Amino acid sequence: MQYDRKKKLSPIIIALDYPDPEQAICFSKKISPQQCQLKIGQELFIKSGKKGFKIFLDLKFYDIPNTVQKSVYAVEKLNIWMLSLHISGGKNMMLSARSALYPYKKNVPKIIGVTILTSMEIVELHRVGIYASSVLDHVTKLALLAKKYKLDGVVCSPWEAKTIRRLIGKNFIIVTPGIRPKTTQYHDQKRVMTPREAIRSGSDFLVIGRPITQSNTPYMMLKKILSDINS
Ligand SMILES: O=C(O)c1cc(=O)[nH]c(=O)n1[C@@H]1O[C@H](COP(=O)(O)O)[C@@H](O)[C@H]1O
Repeated sequence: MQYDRKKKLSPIIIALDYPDPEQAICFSKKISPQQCQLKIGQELFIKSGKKGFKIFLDLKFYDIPNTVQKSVYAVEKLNIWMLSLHISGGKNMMLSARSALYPYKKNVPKIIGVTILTSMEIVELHRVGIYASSVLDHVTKLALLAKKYKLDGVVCSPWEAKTIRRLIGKNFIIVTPGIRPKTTQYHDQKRVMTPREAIRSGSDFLVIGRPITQSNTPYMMLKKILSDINS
């Protein structure tokens, strides 16, 4: 783990992918900001920050530079910790997102670029017209662009974390979904690793949704994951 050692943030980001805000609020009341950060996606855009959690607002911006700039400027006011956009939106979109934060000096949200979704494999990339030689190759290219155009880090699968860390170094946040503890289902995820392996591969933060939120004992599952990582 490279990011924010001093602040001692938990490496876990729980994806609060509940359709019902009440369920999300109920769940968040039983866990603590010392255990994890929370990711709020398109399904559930609520302000859980009030309870003291750092919020990763995962709206994956992908639009023309002017629109993304205005969106980033608007969400900055929500006091979030991290936000996401698609690196494939291009150079000017990434620079515009960064420029929206120039007026702010303190507690500026981290801008994280999505590379290739963890649900995709090489055949799917080819199907959508991206003829890369491998997923790793394409993810790496996107990560280098993210660094060049002033993003704070990337979302990628844990399979690519080691290579990105080696190429880009410590000062770059690597967030990895596609996390599956042993014996849990993969669902729609393809490029997966266990929490322990993902941390050892260089991930700073693991985004974990269903293995925790759909477990019969979500709080026990979160505790077990944290203890496996730290053992
Ligand atoms: O940007 C993301 O957070 C994301 C990127 C990606 O490549 N893969 C991915 O699964 N995610 C998100 O990470 C979470 C993973 O959830 P689970 O598969 O339930 O653990 C979901 O909220 C996804 O939207």
